[in-house]
Amino acid sequence: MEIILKYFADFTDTQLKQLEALDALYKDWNEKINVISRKDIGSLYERHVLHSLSIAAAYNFDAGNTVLDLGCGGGFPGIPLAIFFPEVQFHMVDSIAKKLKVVEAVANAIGLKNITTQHTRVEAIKDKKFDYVVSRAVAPLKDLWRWSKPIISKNNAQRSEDTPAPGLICLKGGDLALEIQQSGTRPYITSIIDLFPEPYFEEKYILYVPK
Ligand SMILES: C[S@@+](CC[C@H](N)C(=O)[O-])C[C@H]1O[C@@H](n2cnc3c(N)ncnc32)[C@H](O)[C@@H]1O
Repeated sequence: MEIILKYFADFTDTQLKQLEALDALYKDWNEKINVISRKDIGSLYERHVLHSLSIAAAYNFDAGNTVLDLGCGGGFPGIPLAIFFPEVQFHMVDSIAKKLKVVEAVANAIGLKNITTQHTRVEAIKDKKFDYVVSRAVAPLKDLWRWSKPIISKNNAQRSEDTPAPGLICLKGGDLALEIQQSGTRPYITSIIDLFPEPYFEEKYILYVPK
């Protein structure tokens, strides 16, 4: 938890309690349903919570915005972001139902009200639009963009100055040159190590593709 407080100072008591509760909840649920690699569970706050919150360090969302977490697995990046942005609605989507069971159990246990879940492949969602799609470790950028573009809402001129235009924001690692070229997009790229100078974030990036 210290690593979170090293980079974020302004949490409310509720947010602090919610963040602190994640450790025991994920340790417990991960025994039943594997959502985090066993070698990483001891580094939950750095490798999962802080990694997810890099999106919040780089981008603001406005109250009332809607965000779809594409392939949320056990809840990353959506759960830490939903704690960080309590006024923003997060729709957690995964094609494996039991992973959403973990998301729902964690959200209920910490009283997170701004989360909904949907068991589906994201390509099947045709009836809803979202201001942003966030995603980590799901698919090549080409596919993420192909799936996201139709469900991202049109540009909203009412947003605050530091809030990005609607788009896809995803967490990626390694050499991205070929993946970006094959995606046909020109993402804005943030090196997470510039936000959080910890060795773990070497070669980890936030990619933002505005619609
Ligand atoms: C490696 S896991 C990552 C989970 C989580 N985002 C994280 O970083 O911990 C990839 C997840 O994406 C889901 N997934 C892959 N393709 C999907 C699709 N087209 N629609 C919905 N979920 C998908 C899988 O079921 C899996 O839970």
